[in-house]
Amino acid sequence: MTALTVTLALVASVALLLRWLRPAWYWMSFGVVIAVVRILARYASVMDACGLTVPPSRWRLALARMTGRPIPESRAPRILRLRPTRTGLVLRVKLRPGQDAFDFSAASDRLRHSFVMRNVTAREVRSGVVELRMTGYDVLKRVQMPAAARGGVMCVPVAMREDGEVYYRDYRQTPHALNVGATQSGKSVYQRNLVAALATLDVALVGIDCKQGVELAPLARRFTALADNPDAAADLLDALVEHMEGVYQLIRREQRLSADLPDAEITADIWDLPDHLRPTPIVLLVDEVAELALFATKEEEKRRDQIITSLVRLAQLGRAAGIYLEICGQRFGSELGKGITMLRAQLTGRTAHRVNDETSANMAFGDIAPDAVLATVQIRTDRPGTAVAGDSSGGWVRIRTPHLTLRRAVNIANSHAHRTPEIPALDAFRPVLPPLGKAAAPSTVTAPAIA
Ligand SMILES: Nc1ncnc2c1ncn2[C@@H]1O[C@H](COP(=O)(O)OP(=O)(O)OP(=O)(O)O)[C@@H](O)[C@H]1O
Repeated sequence: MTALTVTLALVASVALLLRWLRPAWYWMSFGVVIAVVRILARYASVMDACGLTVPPSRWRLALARMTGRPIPESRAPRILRLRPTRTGLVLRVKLRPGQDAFDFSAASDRLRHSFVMRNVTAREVRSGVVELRMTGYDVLKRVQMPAAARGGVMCVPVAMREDGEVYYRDYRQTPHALNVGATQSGKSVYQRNLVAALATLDVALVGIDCKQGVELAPLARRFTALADNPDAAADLLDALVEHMEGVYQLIRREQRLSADLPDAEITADIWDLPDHLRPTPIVLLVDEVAELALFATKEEEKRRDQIITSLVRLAQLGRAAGIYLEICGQRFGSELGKGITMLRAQLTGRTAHRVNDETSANMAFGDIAPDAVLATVQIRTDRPGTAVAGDSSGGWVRIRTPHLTLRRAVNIANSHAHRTPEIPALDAFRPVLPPLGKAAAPSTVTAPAIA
């Protein structure tokens, strides 16, 4: 008896310690079992308390009266599946007549604390079936991406969503994006995660980093072109626009060839071109965009207009030519001058890290997802890397990137340096690379000399 008590006390202490220090391990070992038992035991009463039951139908009532049986109780939606995941549980239920997915979304907060889960989100997966995704612990506290997180063609995993899913940046679905946030909010780490993920794909990375290249230059071995000051940026953008026009001519030529063949597909963008003709897709990363929009002299104003015009053209026409924009800055509003709101309208992917005021949050979401504005101003200062991500569909989600150090990002970029494609139109902007040193680095990876 004493041995059993000691064992139970030991197990309970281990569980408590794990819960405190390693919530993910706690969830996988103890939490998932406790949560499944709790949900199954409380299901009917919680659904009733949350107003998610329906009264018995008339014929069941009539049958009960006729046979003298007790009046049937209200019925909860039928459980179709309860599946444990790495971070929580997925509960699928079949709706009763008269219910809809919105009832469950509206009750998600009540469900969260009734089932003692960290977060609950609801969505309709098919007509009459709702999926409740629940997380068992705060998955954004210490972000660990699942090893199995794999993207696809121009689709890369960058962060963890608050519902425990991986957040992907899908360039073919949302070609251009804006990433805003106050200083020290985690924008550069977000961009670093993007570069590290994109480095593994057959894609050309082009960077504009007017902070003298401090963010992107260390990753230069994986960059096809880099500009670290506004003059170089203006020329690089001109060259990109010229490259884009060349790709359009190629698409046009292919269209003419296929137009006379009745069964041939008509090429609409680079993804319709045959593999051997398809130009390498390009992701243009712009760090601290305000540096490109500021001017003090007439000459600088001319350069600024030239830069913004090129960015607007790339944002308007780049998608079909396989050119995708990723623009990052502390603020991105009309105070940056003419053309900015026009450019912003083309950047339909939005990510907002912590901001200092509601106006900045409005710059990210005011025009596409007003609900996300409040979520953005509520981001805590002690959680750098947390952001709200949304798109033009009006949906949004809280995300947090893994804390990828510059050292690790450089190692990843270097180990994929052989994938860096050459694009003739951008030859003049190829980064000048220092010779590889014998700096301390993992055996398979060579570190650049960071000046
Ligand atoms: N996902 C994360 N997890 C933990 N710490 C993070 C995360 N993202 C950023 N940080 C930390 O927050 C700090 C600021 O990050 P970062 O440099 O990315 O911010 P920033 O918005 O680019 O700032 P600035 O505009 O001043 O360059 C850094 O110390 C970084 O290590």
